[in-house]
Parts: sequence; structure tokens; C-alpha cells
Amino acid sequence: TQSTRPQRLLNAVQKNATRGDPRSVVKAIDDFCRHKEWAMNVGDEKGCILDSVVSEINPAAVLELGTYCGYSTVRIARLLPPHAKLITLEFNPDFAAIARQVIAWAGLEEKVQLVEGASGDWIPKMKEQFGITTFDLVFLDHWKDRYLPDTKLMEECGLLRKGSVLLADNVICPGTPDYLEYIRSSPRYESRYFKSHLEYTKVEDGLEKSVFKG
Ligand SMILES: O=C(NC/C=C/[C@H]1O[C@@H](n2cnc(C(F)(F)F)c2)[C@H](O)[C@@H]1O)c1cc([N+](=O)[O-])cc(O)c1O
Ligand SMILES: [Mg+2]
Repeated sequence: TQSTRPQRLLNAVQKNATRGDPRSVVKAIDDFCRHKEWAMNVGDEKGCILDSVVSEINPAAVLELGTYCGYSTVRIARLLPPHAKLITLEFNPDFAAIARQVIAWAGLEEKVQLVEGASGDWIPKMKEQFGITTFDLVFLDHWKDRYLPDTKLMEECGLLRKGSVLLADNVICPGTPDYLEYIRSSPRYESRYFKSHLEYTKVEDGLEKSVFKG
């Protein structure tokens, strides 16, 4: 049977990274995607911007929308203080199965809760299911047409507090025009664009960091 790209990415991690060493897992995936097969991880260039935002916030509660193979999950979780929690949502069970193994290889299972399903189903249940009051950081990297509806849903469900940070990948490529329009024109957010490049390419892309004003 043919292997899938996520399976080949996991194989590269298990072959080239050291168990329990998140940095080596991140490097193994970046090397694989740069030299073997491109994959839609946030990547090393935008990943450094992600790292700086995570380190600045030092969040206790993080939500990631779009786990895929777990690359940004590992990038974020490796920087979290003890007892901090990262909940990552993944819709595709095959991707989730790969991501669980990548997260385990990095030795970060304790800090990560991978939840399978749709954002529309899970966002309203975050408080009751996981004892979350509000998220300090949300990383949006899932289907680009879901960024806006899910942001509105998080607002409605009271999951954002004054100072909560939304960090959105791909606001240029593939692009999230309705989300950008909303977040940049809303008086309830202070937004800033971090110009970068689409992972492993020279194409422009960037991250939009938006602070909720409550
Ligand atoms: O399409 C892109 N990303 C879509 C990413 C989608 C990923 O998010 C999951 N998801 C869907 N709903 C949920 C929720 F919320 F329910 F959990 C999670 C999907 O199953 C998939 O693994 C993309 C494309 C390019 N590109 O260059 O084409 C570059 C990138 O960085 C990208 O992120
Ligand atoms: Mg992305």
C-alpha cells in the first residue's frame, strides 16, 4: 500500500530526530519539507515569529486550530511553562494519528491535548470539557474559510479575555481575506502583520497577530 506524505514525514522524524528532543523533531520536519517533500507546516521562518509570540505571552492556555502533523504543536508546546496546556484541534483522523506520534516522539504528550473533530462542534464545549475559562493564545492554521466564523464563535463562547492573542497563519498565501478585513477593522482588536514567506519558499506570506480588547 502507498504511504502518505504525513506517514513519510513521521518516518523522517523517527529516523532523524532524537526521542524527547523537540528541537530535533522540528529540525527533522523542516529538513524533510525543504529537501524532500513540501508540506503545509508553518515552517522555520514563520516558526521563529510564532516562537517569539509564544515566549512573549508565556501562555497557560493555548488553542491551536489545525494540528496537521503536529509541527507547530511541538514548536509551541516546547516553549510552554510546566502545567500550561495546549489544546490542538484536528478534523482528519489520519492526520491526527500521525500528529500524536510526532508529539510523542518529542516527549510533549503531557502538555498537549489533541482533540479530533470539527471546530464548530468543539469550540462551544471547551469550557465544560477541558475546564478552560479563556485562552491566552489561539494559533489559527486550519481551513482558511474557517478563521472568521471560528473567531466569532470563540467571542460568542466567551473564550477570549482582554489581552487574548490570536495569531493567524497564511493571511497572504493562501490568504484569509474575510478574516483580515474583519480583524483589522474591528475596534475590539489591535492587529499587526508580521511579513514573512510561505513555508520553505520565497513566496510572500505572513502572520497576523491580533490582541482582543475585551
Ligand atoms: O490549506 C492550508 N491549511 C489548511 C489546514 C488544514 C488542517 O486543519 C485541519 N482542521 C480542519 N478543521 C480543524 C478544526 F478546526 F476543526 F480543528 C482542523 C485539517 O484537517 C487539516 O489538517 C495551508 C495551505 C498552504 N499552501 O501553501 O497551500 C500553506 C499553509 O501554511 C496552510 O496552512
Ligand atoms: Mg498554515
